[in-house]
Amino acid sequence: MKLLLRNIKQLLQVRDNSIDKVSGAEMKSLPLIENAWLLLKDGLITDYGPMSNMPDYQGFKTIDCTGKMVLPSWCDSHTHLVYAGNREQEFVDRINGLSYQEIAEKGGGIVNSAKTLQQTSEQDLYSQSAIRLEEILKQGTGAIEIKSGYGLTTEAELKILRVAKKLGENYPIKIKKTFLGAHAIPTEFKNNKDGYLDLVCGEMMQKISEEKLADYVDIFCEEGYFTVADTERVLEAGKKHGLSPKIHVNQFNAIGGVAAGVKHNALSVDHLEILNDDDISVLKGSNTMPVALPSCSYFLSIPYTPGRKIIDAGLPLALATDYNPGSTPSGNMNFVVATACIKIRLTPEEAINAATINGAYAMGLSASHGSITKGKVANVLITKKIPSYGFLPYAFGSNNIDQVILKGKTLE
Ligand SMILES: N=CN[C@@H](CCC(=O)O)C(=O)O
Ligand SMILES: [Zn+2]
Repeated sequence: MKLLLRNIKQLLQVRDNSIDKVSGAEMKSLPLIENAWLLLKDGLITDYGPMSNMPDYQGFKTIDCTGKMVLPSWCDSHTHLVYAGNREQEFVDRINGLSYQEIAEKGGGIVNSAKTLQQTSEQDLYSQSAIRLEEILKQGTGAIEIKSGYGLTTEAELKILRVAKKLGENYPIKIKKTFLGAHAIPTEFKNNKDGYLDLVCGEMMQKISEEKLADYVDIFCEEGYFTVADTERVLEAGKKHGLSPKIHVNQFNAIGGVAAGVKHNALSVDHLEILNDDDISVLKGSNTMPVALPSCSYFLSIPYTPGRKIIDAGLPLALATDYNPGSTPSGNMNFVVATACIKIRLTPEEAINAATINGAYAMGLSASHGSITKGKVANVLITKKIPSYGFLPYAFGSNNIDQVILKGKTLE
């Protein structure tokens, strides 16, 4: 299967030499080729260049991209896409004055979603999640991480990860899976958090590693959920089961979770809405990717991750959706990129780097995704006719995507 894209107004995020991530001031640069062509063969990016140098390709299926931009598909490194039901009542409760924490204390929040999911069959959970996945494919996401964490029993946590695995087998998107058993303390363990962590680090991890259902381990390190000591315990247990850490930290309070993540060589530390100077210092010199989730800040009306400060400190930054029923019922990476520009003050170049190559890094996928590089997976977006790539975040409410190509095939 060969596909030739020609007359591309600008081919964006072209990296001749594969890089794993971009940091600090480098994030301001988005390498591109004007008036370009791109050849996709057998699901991979095979070659590209300016139209003036295009070889005389014959007999290939061709897409004319006059006036349109082409860029790598979005890499969404933080989602909880496999969940059951929704929580719009809590949304209304918040409008009427209750806080996210007050709702959780009243039995809403994560444990509410877990109750629903436990009563949902695997088939039904698959169908509900597939609808969301199909929507985000059309919105240009080509690689995604999906977490468990809305099960909170061994059976239900396994159910989520099996559904995530099946979605990866049935759709042309790369899915990385994360075990987030330590997402909340289930009602049955209300006064026995350690007992629940015994289950998470024991039976749950055992079964997950036997069935090879996860790549990463995660925990919600936050006041009222899990402490830094709990976090260290879960990350150490995960390591024994071959799961590297990617963790939820500093969403509402800075309690030292970032340092714990770095100490355990976490691939990413996510949320970071409340970030102090010590957290920034500890990230310097580490391999840990800070991940901002601006749609979550938007939806909950909480502070935005200080991404500007993170990048200005010379660090990398990735952007992801956090797609979940409680804090972010949206998996739209276009909105994330726009909101990062509008609210976090990232430039379009920084936001596109954060949502492609750095997102790929935060899933351990930068060797295969996140840039236009020979040999990488042929996952690209073709925009509508737009005046410049800055128009993508600028026209934040419009659908600027014309076509999506995943694994070298046009999405129908
Ligand atoms: N903060 C923890 N977990 C999810 C939201 C959970 C929920 O409210 O259902 C998040 O990443 O925002
Ligand atoms: Zn999350």
